[in-house]
Amino acid sequence: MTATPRTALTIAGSDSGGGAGIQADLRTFFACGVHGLTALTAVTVQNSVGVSGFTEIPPEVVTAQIDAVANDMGVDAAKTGMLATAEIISAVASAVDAADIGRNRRIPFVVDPVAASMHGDPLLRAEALEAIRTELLPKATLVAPNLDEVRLLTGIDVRNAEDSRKAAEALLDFGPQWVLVKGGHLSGDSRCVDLLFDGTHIVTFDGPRYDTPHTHGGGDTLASAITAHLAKGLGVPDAVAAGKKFIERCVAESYALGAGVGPVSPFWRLRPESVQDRSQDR
Ligand SMILES: Nc1ncnc2c1ncn2[C@@H]1O[C@H](COP(=O)(O)OP(=O)(O)O)[C@@H](O)[C@H]1O
Ligand SMILES: Cc1ncc(COP(=O)(O)O)c(N)n1
Repeated sequence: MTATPRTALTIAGSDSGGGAGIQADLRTFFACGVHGLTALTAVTVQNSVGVSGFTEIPPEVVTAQIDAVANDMGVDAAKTGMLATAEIISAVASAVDAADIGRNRRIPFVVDPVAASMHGDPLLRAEALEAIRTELLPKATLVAPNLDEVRLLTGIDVRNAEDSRKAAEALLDFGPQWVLVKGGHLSGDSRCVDLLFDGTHIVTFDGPRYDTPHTHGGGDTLASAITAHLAKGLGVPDAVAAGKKFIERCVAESYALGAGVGPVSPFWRLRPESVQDRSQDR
């Protein structure tokens, strides 16, 4: 009999351009060797230049998706991405409790507090931010905001490593077990430094900054790679280390697609000859 892989659940939105959201999560889970389960929260109309709109999935359907896979297949780790509305956030908070997902529970839970796309288009209704703070962050094993999300959640404008540490402390006050402050948006820095903190242990993940505009889906890919490694039984610092290694290769090999921002690539895990270069087509 073939081995059954561990499972990871993503609770997130669809990106029609395939670069971010549930599409990025599923291919990252696959590349990291876990079976991906999905609870879709919203359908975005999106391409490389922006998000022109989205439709939410009814909250009870989000709950039903989580219940269905948790009860039958079992979840070894879970993550959230785009949640769109306060009603969906409340539904997710109850459903993860029921499935024994969350900090101080059996199954690790990564919260990526997605608020906007990298083009600046909103993916979360403004009034839903408070629901992320009060209903989701207390349940998170790990919350992994980028610097824009840090500013929205805490009001802190991170400009250097000292600010990152202060922001991590402020985020811990909302109740997550660990905070990962991602440094990708500190564009003046020649390194890409992410800071992990649980109130006692600080770990910095210092990597090269690749000179590319094509980083669409980077945050989703990092959070999914971390979730996959948590599903495989790693502790949070080791899972983040594995996730950071994974995303570095994905950014290093990101590609242009469409007129705007191209996606980070997990194709580096495939043999080069299995991917044909589309730019040679015309
Ligand atoms: N140009 C880059 N080169 C290397 N790593 C990057 C680059 N941009 C972002 N990263 C890494 O990708 C991950 C996502 O970062 P970030 O851009 O901060 O979040 P988001 O994609 O959610 O906006 C982080 O681990 C960050 O260090
Ligand atoms: C459905 C969905 N989820 C998440 C993102 C964030 O990704 P990015 O910051 O790379 O635009 C997105 N654009 N779309």
